[in-house]
Amino acid sequence: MSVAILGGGAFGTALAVALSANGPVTLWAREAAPLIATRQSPRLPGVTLPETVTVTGDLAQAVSAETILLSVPMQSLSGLLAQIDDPLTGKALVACCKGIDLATLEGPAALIAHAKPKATAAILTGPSFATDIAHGLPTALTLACASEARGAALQAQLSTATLRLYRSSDVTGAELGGALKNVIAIACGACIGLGLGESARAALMTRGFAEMTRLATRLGARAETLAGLSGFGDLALTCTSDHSRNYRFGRALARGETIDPAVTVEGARTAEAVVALAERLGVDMPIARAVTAIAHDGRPVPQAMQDLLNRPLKEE
Ligand SMILES: NC(=O)C1=CN([C@@H]2O[C@H](COP(=O)(O)OP(=O)(O)OC[C@H]3O[C@@H](n4cnc5c(N)ncnc54)[C@H](O)[C@@H]3O)[C@@H](O)[C@H]2O)C=CC1
Ligand SMILES: O=C(CO)COP(=O)(O)O
Repeated sequence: MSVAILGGGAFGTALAVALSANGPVTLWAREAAPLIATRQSPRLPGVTLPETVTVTGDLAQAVSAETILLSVPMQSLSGLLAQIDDPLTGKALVACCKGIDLATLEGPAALIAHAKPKATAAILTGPSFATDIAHGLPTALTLACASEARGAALQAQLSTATLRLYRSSDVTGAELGGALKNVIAIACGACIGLGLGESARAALMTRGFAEMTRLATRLGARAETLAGLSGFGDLALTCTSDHSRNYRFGRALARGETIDPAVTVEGARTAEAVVALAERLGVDMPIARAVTAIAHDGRPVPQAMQDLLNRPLKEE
């Protein structure tokens, strides 16, 4: 089965390198010319694409593959799907983006189902920095697909000697775990940036996990999915690592540092979407509210952290 990856940023490039171990891979990028010329993405410096990766700027050619990985930022996913004229009948569309679409408050699987109803949607998510995958370091991810048979086929196709995929049929749980952990990672970065300490960060991670589980299960996810790679696993990685852009964003906000708007920070928009979704569903998401306040409403970080501490005492 042929594989194409749409999106020539850090993650698309890393996946192309890793999956080329299994056979030829097509990598489509919006700005393909420099990638074709240098075989390197500026988003993933120092990683050169192997010869078995064909880089193209021709979207129609790329989507002729049977399995198509979607590796663009979440807020670009619906636009990218709209650009593809082909109904992609029978193909597997594997979303690798982590977030919630702000316009529709939907995750990637629903966007795919609306745009390409004759395709099968799947999610590839879990704790993994692009640089680790590209350098062949061991990584374990969740491959979620509502169809057990299709999920098993994708699991086999997309696993490599160093990229170990676990299968799940809980698409909602897998995609929400990946989306929501980015919001909590911003809060953890802010906590460390303010100098509040590692104990406070552990508290934020734990209460953040409760918040993630509350919203996800309300939307039909299984709690055990949130406890797996796509939820707890990715939360642990992203909330504690300087490699995380979401964590660094929160830390920079707290320190009053300049923010580079070109860097992909999925949790910022996702926090807004989460707050809107939580209000609609009547689910309490105080950490997501705090992140929206500091990222979009100009609330000073110390006050937003104080708001969290000032909430009424409650049972765990
Ligand atoms: N970088 C990482 O370590 C990981 C990233 N992810 C997820 O992968 C997704 C993509 O992230 P990265 O590759 O890291 O971001 P990135 O910022 O490195 O690259 C994003 C790429 O998407 C392209 N792009 C943006 N809008 C587009 C559009 N409308 N059409 C075509 N191309 C478009 C940009 O030109 C850029 O090349 C995100 O949802 C992220 O959460 C998931 C796991 C790990
Ligand atoms: O999703 C990731 C790790 O699993 C990457 O995190 P950042 O987007 O915060 O860099």
